[in-house]
This record gives sequence, C-alpha cells and structure tokens, in this order.
Amino acid sequence: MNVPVRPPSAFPPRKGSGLLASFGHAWAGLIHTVVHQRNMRVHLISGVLVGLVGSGIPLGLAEKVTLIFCVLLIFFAEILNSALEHLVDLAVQQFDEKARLTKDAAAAGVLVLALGTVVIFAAILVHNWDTVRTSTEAITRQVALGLPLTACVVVLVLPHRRPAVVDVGAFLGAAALLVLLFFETASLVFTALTAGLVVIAGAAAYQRRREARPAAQDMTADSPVSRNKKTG
Ligand SMILES: Nc1ncnc2c1ncn2[C@@H]1O[C@H](COP(=O)(O)OP(=O)(O)OP(=O)(O)O)[C@@H](O)[C@H]1O
Repeated sequence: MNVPVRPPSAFPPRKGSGLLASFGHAWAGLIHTVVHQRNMRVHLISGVLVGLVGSGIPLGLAEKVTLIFCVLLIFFAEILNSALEHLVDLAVQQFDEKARLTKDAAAAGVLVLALGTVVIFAAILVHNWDTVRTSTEAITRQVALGLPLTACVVVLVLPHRRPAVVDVGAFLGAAALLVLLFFETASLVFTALTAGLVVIAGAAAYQRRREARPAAQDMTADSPVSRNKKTG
C-alpha cells in the first residue's frame, strides 16, 4: 500500500493551538522584545514610574485612562517597530536605502508617541499641581518605596550577566515594595499596572538566563542518556 508522502511543512510545528497557545506566543513575543530591545526596557522603566505617580496622586478618570493608554500605546509601537526590524532583516541582508527608510519610519513612530506621552504627563501634573503640592506625605511615601522598586526593575531588565540570586532578590524586593504601596494606593489600576510591569521584568530576567544557558548544557540535559537517568 502506498502511503502518501506529505510535503515538508513551510513552518516548524507550533507548540500548540487554541487560545492558550496563542496567548503563550504573544507573551513570548512581549518578553523577547523586553530582553532584546533596549528602548523597550526604557519604556518599561518609564511605565513603572508612571504607575508610581498614578498610584500616589489622586487623578481624574480621564487622566488615568489617558496615561494608561499612552503607556500601552508606546509598548504597542515598540513591539511593532521590533517586528518590522525583524521583517526587514529577514528580507534584506545588505545595506539598502528602502530598508533604512522603513526602519527609520518605524522608529520615528515610537519617538513621536514617546514625546507626546511626556507632554501629556507634564500637562496632567501641571493641571493637578495643587493636589501635588498638598500631597507631601503621599509623595514622600511613593519616593521612599517607589525608587527602590524602580531600582529592582532596572536590575531585572539589565542585560549584564549576574548571579541568579540577584534576580530572585530583585524580584522579591519589588514584590514586597508593591505590597507596601498597595495598602496606601490612590489608584488600584495604576498599582495593577506597576505589578504587571514587575511581572514582565521578572519574566524577562528569567528568559535572559535561559537564553544565556550554554547550549551544551541543554543538549546534555535532553540527551537520551540523561533522559534515561531521569526516568530510571
Ligand atoms: N539593511 C539596512 N540598510 C540600510 N540601513 C539600515 C539597515 N539596517 C539598519 N539600518 C539603519 O540602522 C538603524 C538601526 O537599525 P537596527 O536594525 O540596528 O535597529 P535598532 O538598533 O534595534 O533600532 P532602534 O534604535 O529603532 O531600536 C536603522 O534605523 C536604519 O537607519
């Protein structure tokens, strides 16, 4: 009997199908961008600072929505910029004027959004200046707890090699500071935004460690001998 030979698939098999798998692929794309794009790491740290300001000063609904939307929009633009860079690199391996224009235009899109966000952020602060001036206690607390939290996030996203214990300490430190900030927050949404960004920073640190693991170690771990050892 002739068994029909299927042509080789154009793409490697997906890790799964369905909603959960799609979510996993999108999450992997987000973490990959944080690990490999310096600008994305800057946006992430800026997002944490916006989250700290928003959870310290009581803002109106429109101001909250605008700030959160701006942070998410910059993330979206940077992820799209990164996707475009990969696409251009896939198609063009040498210097090409059109490749340069494509990449520069995508980068300009992110820059325009980032500048717009800074202006909106400053306008919101100026508009709420009376509240800012009278919130000395809240601001002192946000600075005292928020700056170490931001430092922990910076440690997590830094591309330099470091012992695992530093990453674990930075993540636990950020989580503990978040819990302290949670009890006095002026906005649960901004605290949730900060918490989400800390989780992303932690996942990026973990992914960076996985990528830095020597290939030989992975191969040894997955070799038939080691698998036999594990099962036997
Ligand atoms: N194939 C190419 N041909 C011509 N110019 C290129 C090419 N690849 C990159 N460039 C130029 O180099 C710049 C940086 O491109 P690169 O791929 O290194 O992205 P990047 O450093 O990650 O950029 P970004 O600063 O936006 O994150 C581009 O904006 C473009 O001006």
